[in-house]
Amino acid sequence: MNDDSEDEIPDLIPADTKKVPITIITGFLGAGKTTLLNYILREQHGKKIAVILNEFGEGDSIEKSMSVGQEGSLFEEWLELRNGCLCCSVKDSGVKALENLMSKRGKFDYILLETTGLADPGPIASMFWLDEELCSDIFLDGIVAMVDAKYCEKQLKEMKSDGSVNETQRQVALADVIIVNKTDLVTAQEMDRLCQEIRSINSFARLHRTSYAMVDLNIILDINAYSGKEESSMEDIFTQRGFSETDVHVIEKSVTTVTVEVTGNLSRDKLDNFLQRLLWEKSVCNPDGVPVDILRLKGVISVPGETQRLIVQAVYELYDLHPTTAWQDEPRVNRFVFIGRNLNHIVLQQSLESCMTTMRPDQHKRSQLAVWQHVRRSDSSFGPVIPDGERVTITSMSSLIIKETRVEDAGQYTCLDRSEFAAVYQVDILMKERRKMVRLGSRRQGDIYLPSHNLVVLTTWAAWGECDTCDDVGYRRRRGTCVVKKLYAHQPVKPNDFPLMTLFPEGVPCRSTAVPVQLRFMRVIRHRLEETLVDKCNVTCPTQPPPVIIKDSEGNPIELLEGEYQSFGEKVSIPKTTKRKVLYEPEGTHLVLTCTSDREFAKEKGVRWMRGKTRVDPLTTRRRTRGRVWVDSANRLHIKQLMLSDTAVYNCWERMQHLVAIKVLVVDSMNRYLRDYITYGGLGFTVVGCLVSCCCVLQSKSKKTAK
Ligand SMILES: Nc1nc2c(ncn2[C@@H]2O[C@H](COP(=O)(O)OP(=O)(O)OP(=O)(O)O)[C@@H](O)[C@H]2O)c(=O)[nH]1
Repeated sequence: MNDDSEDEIPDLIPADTKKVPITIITGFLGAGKTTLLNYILREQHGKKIAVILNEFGEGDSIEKSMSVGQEGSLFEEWLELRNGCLCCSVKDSGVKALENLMSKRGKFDYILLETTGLADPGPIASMFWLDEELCSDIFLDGIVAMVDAKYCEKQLKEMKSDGSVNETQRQVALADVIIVNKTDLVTAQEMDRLCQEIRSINSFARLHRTSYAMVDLNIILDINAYSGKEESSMEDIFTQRGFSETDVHVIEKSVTTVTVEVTGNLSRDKLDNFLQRLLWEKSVCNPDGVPVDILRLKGVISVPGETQRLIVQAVYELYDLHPTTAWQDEPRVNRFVFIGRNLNHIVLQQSLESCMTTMRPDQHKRSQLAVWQHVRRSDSSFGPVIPDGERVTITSMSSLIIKETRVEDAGQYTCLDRSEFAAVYQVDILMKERRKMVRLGSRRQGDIYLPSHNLVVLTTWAAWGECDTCDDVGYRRRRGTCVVKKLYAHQPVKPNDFPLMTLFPEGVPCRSTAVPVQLRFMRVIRHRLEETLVDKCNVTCPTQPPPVIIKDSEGNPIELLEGEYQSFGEKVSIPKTTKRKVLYEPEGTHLVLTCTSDREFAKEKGVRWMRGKTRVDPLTTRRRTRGRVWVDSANRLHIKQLMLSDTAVYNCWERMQHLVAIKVLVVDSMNRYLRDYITYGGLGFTVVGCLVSCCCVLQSKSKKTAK
């Protein structure tokens, strides 16, 4: 080797005139370069090694730094070249990185440079005959190409869009040593076929077969592949191997990198499921419906109950997970780097978010250790829910119960179970709800598309309620709620996306305070009415009432009611009898007749109001009475501007059950006094009458005794 160059080193740094050898480790994505690097760093070779790393991608190489040299600092320096691809873009910065490294000379005596899987090693090697200054310090010892025994054949055959030589072919062609790695994944025949193929491209390189890159280090380090040759001849060697300075290597544009981060714990099951859909089934698609094609995936993840980080590695459809360094007191950020084709950041971000252990309310996991916290909508303040024992209680099974809800109860409730999200609820308190009654078949509010916001506003329908009568034409109802839903599920809502949209892909209620104000107050959303759909129905009454099983809160049967009832436990309470009321109401008032005070009942069930023997038709009455009489969504009968002719008996029925009978007597203001007069007057007459008759009876008795 030519080692007569002198460094201008100040006294502080010991002069070291010996040139430092450098080995370039190349190979396609996932071939096993890092595995080899780790293997070299672990092995006893008596060398002080500096490592230069060049990652392809958007982010820094956290997972790389995690997987290289975790067992100790056998190497002295860690240098990252964040220029995407060192080979083709910024050769200068590659030289600079090496120069920087050389300023720390003396601390190491060997350099390993790992290229990205998409790199062409040619331009990197050419630095060693083009840059004189660099050549005075460092010399290229050799190029080691790792190839993946399982996928190399496929990679060699892959066509680039511009028809040029692909990366794997370049790497194989320029290597001095080729390591066919992952022999454990192929058969002997497949291996022989691949070696033949490699030989047809590069017949002079030394070929070795390995598993997990376990190779004799004498084969790859200090090989002096270009020793005894002049620098110009090194250029010739490369030219012979098919390298040309003018032949610019272009990274395949269709291959991109996406880095995704999510904070919290990921569920192993959900992650496995996602990886299998992504890598095996190819059923994760970008917004254009094209399947995401992964060449390489690396990730650092946090899973519940695990103190160590897990590394996820995938090469095409093969993936594995293994533990690495421990988490300290830091947020658990899961970080993934995807390299492949047809990648979409939002799709991958949402897919990983859906792997989080946070559960939706319907997946609520209960634990005695759970803590409820509340983020108020009003001031975004966040704090624990403190049960007051009356209105707000937390049960022994950690269920949160809020009675008589108030506006300030609105907001987000999270249940934390050992610092892990067990449930998230968004609670909205709706003060007033305007509902529109519509008949099935009549014109309804259509879906409104807002492509500039990536939203659609529509009505979602609850199940039909029961028919309000039987053996007769009746009505049934279903409630419609206005919701906003993403138009394209994998794209964000504009101008601001909100996380509930991901948790509830079926849509979020328009009135929910979780919907950002800019969207909620848009005309089309604000003015859209809630709806109640009414339809005619005709069901036959059951001839024999079906048996009724009364259950306790745990679901255990207490009693069976059938003809004669059979008791299993406590006695059943007697069903409520029909309520009867008499109302005297002055003319002109707004009368509201309530059928039942049970709000839940009122929402779900349809009731039938009868005026005497005539049904109050919920659809036509309002029109016929010009808006004076109607039945609202809570089953209440409204009579506005009460008239004398409204005097009648109003009955409320739920199917066969007569719930309420209200006798309404409408009186005018004078009659009101008259009514009092009649009532009290009548009472007076009765009292006087009784007295008179008592006197008469006593008188006749005394006459009889006198006789
Ligand atoms: N089955 C098997 N897996 C291997 C072998 N060598 C490496 N791997 C695995 O292959 C995956 C990729 O290995 P790396 O060493 O990170 O590959 P790389 O070439 O550095 O990958 P990039 O940094 O993406 O270019 C990891 O999950 C390794 O554990 C092997 O011989 N057999």
